Amino acid sequence: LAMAGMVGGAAQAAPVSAAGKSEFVSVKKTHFARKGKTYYIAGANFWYGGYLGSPSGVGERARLRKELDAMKALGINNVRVLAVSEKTEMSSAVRPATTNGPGKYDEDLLAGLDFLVDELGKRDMTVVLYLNNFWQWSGGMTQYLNWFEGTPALDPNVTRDYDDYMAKTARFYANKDAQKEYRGTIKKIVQRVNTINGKPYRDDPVIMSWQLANEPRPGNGKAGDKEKAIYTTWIAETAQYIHELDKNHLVSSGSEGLAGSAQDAKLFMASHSTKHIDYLTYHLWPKNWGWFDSKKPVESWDGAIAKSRDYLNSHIDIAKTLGKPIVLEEFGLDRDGASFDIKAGTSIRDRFYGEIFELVQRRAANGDPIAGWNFWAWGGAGRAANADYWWKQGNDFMGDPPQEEQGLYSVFDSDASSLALIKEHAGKLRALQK
Ligand SMILES: O=C1NC[C@H](CO)[C@@H](O)[C@@H]1O
Repeated sequence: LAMAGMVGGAAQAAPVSAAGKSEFVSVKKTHFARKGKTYYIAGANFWYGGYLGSPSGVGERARLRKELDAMKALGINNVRVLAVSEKTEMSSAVRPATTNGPGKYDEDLLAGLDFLVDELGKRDMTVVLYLNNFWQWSGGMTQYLNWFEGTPALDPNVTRDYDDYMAKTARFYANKDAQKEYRGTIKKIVQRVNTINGKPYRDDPVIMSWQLANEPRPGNGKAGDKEKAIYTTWIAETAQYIHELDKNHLVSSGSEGLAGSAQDAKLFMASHSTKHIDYLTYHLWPKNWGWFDSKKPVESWDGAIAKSRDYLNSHIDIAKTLGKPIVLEEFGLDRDGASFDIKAGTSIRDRFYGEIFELVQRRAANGDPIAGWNFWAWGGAGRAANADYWWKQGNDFMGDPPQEEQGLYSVFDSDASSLALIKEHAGKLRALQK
């Protein structure tokens, strides 16, 4: 049996297709393989997919099915989803949370994840599940420190001091109590049995990869050797722990690349050369990183796209050096005029998406280790509810988590030109699968 694995003595037979090729996404040198073919990711970020699947409360199962059908129709084959959130007092975090306190889980929200995974299986789609967050919008590492250090969970949207936030949040990696709780949660999710279809997650090829966290960083831009060493050890040991629990699935870090590695290429390479990390990830945020000024698009476009191309290409070259696939699993740009209004145009964003898609397609067609993309993020039928565009509990979920204006980076079901572009390029990537 392909991919047979032993966990706790019981043989875990990996499901195989009639052709005897593993259903699980695997890594073959610098490419993904699935069902006997190379596999490219034409994906969407859909952080709230599990929330929509919940049987009660925030759940909207009819909407979830509609969103997945819409994505499938565009040729989207993968979604990247938040699997775990922590209840927190930080104002710009999602409510409710899958974890209400150490070891206290919201079974309804976790059943939402079950429903999402089952619905994805019906559509032959795969999912990357991230198990923590460096940022505040789902509680994340800062909330663990509030639980186990007793330090206040300070929302950087309130303090406006992201440098201080990042330096403090990185204390998570070396906090033994926080790590014990985090590993307990990892075990709870990885060894979960789907309450909708009875399948153990470990044996479900719908799951493509477990991801340590969303955008884990070693600290802020001034992180020193000690922080970098702690971060590197944390990635390797946590990834190894997940592989010990689950012999079938890939493990990735959720890193942004150099932007999430204190701009230190050596750190990005050293922290991802461990055999326990199966593929590399990176993210591209020209506006967030100050490369693009959406209020001065003409003046800032050339510089932004040049830096973006360099960022895209240099990380593919790092992947070549490390001999692993790499996925551009987040990228985005705001609407024309830096508007959050769904009626605002998306001409600049469409041009940016087109540049990304074409560069990735070119390098992938050339056999380089770029394995696809996930745009940030699927807004679908979600609509902003408030004049100030900020999210309040009970409002629609959409691509923008609660720490950002609702409409900032979301691709809505009414953004016809963006959806057409996504469909065109998803098809081109799919054509490479042989
Ligand atoms: O993971 C992330 N990366 C960038 C997104 C847009 O700013 C942000 O919402 C999210 O925290």
